[in-house]
Amino acid sequence: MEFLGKKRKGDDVLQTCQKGPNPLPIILSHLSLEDYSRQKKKCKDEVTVEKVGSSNSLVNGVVTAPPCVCICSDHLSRGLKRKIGCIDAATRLGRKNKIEQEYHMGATIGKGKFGSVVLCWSKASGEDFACKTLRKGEEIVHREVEIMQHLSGYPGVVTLKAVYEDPESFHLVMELCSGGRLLDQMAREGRYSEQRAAKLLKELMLVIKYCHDMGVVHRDIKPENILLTTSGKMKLADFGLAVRISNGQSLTGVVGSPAYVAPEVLAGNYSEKVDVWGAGVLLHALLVGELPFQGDSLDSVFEAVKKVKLDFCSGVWESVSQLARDLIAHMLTRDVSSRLTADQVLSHPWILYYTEPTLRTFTFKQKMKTHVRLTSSLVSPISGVGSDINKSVTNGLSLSDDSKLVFTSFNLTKNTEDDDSDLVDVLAMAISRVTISEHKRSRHWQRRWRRELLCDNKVVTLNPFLFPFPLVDINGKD
Ligand SMILES: Nc1ncnc2c1ncn2[C@@H]1O[C@H](COP(=O)(O)OP(=O)(O)OP(=O)(O)O)[C@@H](O)[C@H]1O
Repeated sequence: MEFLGKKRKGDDVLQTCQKGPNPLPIILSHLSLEDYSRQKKKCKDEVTVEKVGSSNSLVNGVVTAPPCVCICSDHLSRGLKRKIGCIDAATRLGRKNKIEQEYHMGATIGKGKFGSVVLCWSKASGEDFACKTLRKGEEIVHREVEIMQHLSGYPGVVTLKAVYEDPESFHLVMELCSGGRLLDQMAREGRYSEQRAAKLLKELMLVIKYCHDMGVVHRDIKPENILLTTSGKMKLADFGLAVRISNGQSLTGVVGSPAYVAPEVLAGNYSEKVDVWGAGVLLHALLVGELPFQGDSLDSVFEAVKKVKLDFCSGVWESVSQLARDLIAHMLTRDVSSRLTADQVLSHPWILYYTEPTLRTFTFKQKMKTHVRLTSSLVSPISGVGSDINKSVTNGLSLSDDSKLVFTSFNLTKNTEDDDSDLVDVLAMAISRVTISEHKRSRHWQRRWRRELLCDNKVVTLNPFLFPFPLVDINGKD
């Protein structure tokens, strides 16, 4: 297993992680689709695929995705040539001096395409940082620096502390993410519980939404590029393939990492929704421990990305809630117009259920244990997720005359003692069905009204600031 501080480049092959209690077959590292072309120096506006020698491509005898691919073309980069001069005052300060004057440089903690990442610490404060040195020369390097500076400051993005420049290189002093890569954590720990996966996905989608709001598409969402702090917070890193996008603009450069690349990227015309696809691939890996699109060659992975119909009905998916399956299905739909936006993912009932503190304080579960048994018919094929769940929810939860959310009755067949997945479906869908107009809701926020839901005859007070999805006006007044 690879951890922070160990070299990983050159391991751009498919591997199966078999350590830990829950072996997690997953690609440990991929060459980005641009890697090969960088090696070749010239980018051409056509797809080029090159296979790495098979003996180097297999680890532990299992192949889960293509070893290497090169696709390169990024017309946009031409228009995005931004020099280091645009770095703002805060990060430009350090450029007056040499980095060595202000930082002690330590051991190498990672290798990237254009340089290495080393541990460093401030001579003034003693604080630890990571310093990424990018060799000058390629436009993409300038763009990475510029985009990092543009996004830095948001909690989910690795903070750029300072940028130094010498004739050969840029030195990016960044906050140190001592928790290593998410990929390594996944490999160590195996499948994630739904709650853990939802929390992580929410963090990720908040960052992705932030990037999109800032006019940036990351284009390389994958667990290798998600770093963790010591406290376990995630930080999106590696903006080497990120690009600026304006409203309604289409991107055409075919870049990304094979197992995570969206089908429309391969078709050469796409938008920021490719990041939602990448996050959907990650969510799939978190919940079931394997990547959705696999193959023993690059071509077969691309074929899978373009054509494989995901089956959420059987096997390991039976232990996953319908809502989680529904969310993944809507993140991994090839119909880009019906693929959820980052914002929509964040307001999906599955995310809300697991990540809204107020909901978690509900006494729902205890009450449900004594009063509710869900029918096994709730666990139905994904194709029926909407109708089946809605029907069950309608049977079990409803708005009473005075608009309170009330539990009525359920069929009593299944105990949910150890497995929340059915309960999640029912509660989350019920909550998502309670609606209130945007206008009314905003007035509610302003007045800081407290809301109440009646749950199995128990009134639960909700803090509206912790409960951002539609609430019913239970008092029947504005
Ligand atoms: N801020 C940081 N804190 C701690 N470790 C880091 C930090 N930034 C990068 N690293 C480590 O260095 C490795 C390489 O980082 P870098 O961003 O250059 O990788 P990369 O860009 O993903 O490589 P490539 O561009 O070739 O895919 C990361 O995988 C990570 O282990």
